[in-house]
Amino acid sequence: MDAEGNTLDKILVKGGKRLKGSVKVEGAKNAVLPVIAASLLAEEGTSKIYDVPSLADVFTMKNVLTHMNADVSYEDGVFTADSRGSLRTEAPFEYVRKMRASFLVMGPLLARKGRAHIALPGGCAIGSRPIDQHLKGFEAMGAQVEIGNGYIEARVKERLQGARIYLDFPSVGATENIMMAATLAEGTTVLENVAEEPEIVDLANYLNAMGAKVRGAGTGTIRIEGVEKMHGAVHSIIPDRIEAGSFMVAAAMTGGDVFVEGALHEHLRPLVAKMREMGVVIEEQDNGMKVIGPDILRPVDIKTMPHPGFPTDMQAQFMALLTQAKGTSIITETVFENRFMHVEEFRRMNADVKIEGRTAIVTGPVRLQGTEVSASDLRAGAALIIAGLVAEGETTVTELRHLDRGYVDFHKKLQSLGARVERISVPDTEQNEQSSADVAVLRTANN
Ligand SMILES: CC(=O)N[C@H]1[C@@H](OP(=O)(O)OP(=O)(O)OC[C@H]2O[C@@H](n3ccc(=O)[nH]c3=O)[C@H](O)[C@@H]2O)O[C@H](CO)[C@@H](O)[C@@H]1O
Ligand SMILES: C=C(OP(=O)(O)O)C(=O)O
Repeated sequence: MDAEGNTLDKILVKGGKRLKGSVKVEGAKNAVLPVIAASLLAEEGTSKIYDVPSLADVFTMKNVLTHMNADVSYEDGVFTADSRGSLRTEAPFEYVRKMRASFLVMGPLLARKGRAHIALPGGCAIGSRPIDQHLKGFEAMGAQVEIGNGYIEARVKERLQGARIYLDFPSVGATENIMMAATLAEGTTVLENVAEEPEIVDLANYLNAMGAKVRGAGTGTIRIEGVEKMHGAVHSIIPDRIEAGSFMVAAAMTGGDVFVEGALHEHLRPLVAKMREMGVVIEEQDNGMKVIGPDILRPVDIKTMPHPGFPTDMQAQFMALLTQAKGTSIITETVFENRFMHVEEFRRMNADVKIEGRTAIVTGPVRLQGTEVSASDLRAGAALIIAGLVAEGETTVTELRHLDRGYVDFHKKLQSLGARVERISVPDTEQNEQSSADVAVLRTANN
């Protein structure tokens, strides 16, 4: 892997094994990233965050905080952050480009330092992903926001002011960023039409442990009474519902019998409901769910929606499952404008999927065929590996830098369930040679 997280590694999957056994999920990527950003709000004490997964995104967030002069460390799943020193207020493009969640430092910096200079996040493989709702919130709280030369400069004269803010769409990132900014604002902020994802609740719990006064997280309205100061706190991250869901789909897909430890029913209701409609047996147990795949899967329609609707981050993996259902299923993607990049790759594996605007029509069951496929984004990577579990022959999945952002040892966990999956690691020296060769080819082509 190079400094950018790029890797020439590949995952090879030989299909045909039923998954069996037990697998444990990590702390949630989408909870830990805002929590680490929030640690910048502490003027006193240190924070100790447990159950932090060893993901590329966590290392990127760690680098962002180090760049800001926070004293951070990460070892054995525990992230420690000391933000008492004088903080820098800039986040350059090199971080934001790698991971959009770097933009979540804007709220804490504005609240604590009255200034933030952050690179504009670009679009990505799943859509254009604007940040207008974040900025609308900061402006309503009295910040002056200017955009120029690819950066956002936000300043507030003295202190942010509590405000009533209605989001046009329940954006997860905007809810988190504005909620963090409001913790140190003067007066009360009422945030309406906010995201209700479990990760929002986790962030609010951490903020409250730091001395904030946040009420209503997990509902459509959040009230934040501003406080003068916040301090470090101890917090454990919730289990990753998307990683859990990915293993649940893999189990169902292979007709397997798998206990997914850390799969919480209250976080996974839409997925569980849809899998049960398909005929999958799901038993709730203490601290996890057991998933038993049936011989015949029934087709279902899904529509991705903000929580508690069906999560867009499970759409690609669920599409893999639907290729094995008997009949026609319809997937409507309402959250992101361009989240069907995996479809072409599924088709290369012989899947029968047609796209009509924001809808994908999946007809099954088909015998998937192994071939070389490339992951366009994080969940596409997981979905293609899962598809490989039932494909005839060998599937090779490339562009693993996306997968590494969100899954810890995905191939090893699948191996432990009996799957024939291996990761071919390309040594760093060869990666460098390969990149130099690519540059040489490019230069020749350009000359
Ligand atoms: C790190 C993290 O937690 N990532 C998750 C988070 O991303 P993220 O926080 O970026 O997602 P949002 O909920 O903000 O985005 C949802 C939709 O709202 C739009 N939008 C968002 C903000 C804004 O200011 N204006 C605007 O139009 C986006 O373009 C998108 O179409 O929630 C998504 C939706 O559940 C998940 O897929 C991501 O895995
Ligand atoms: C889209 C995702 O993440 P991010 O917002 O970090 O790109 C995801 O986790 O599927």
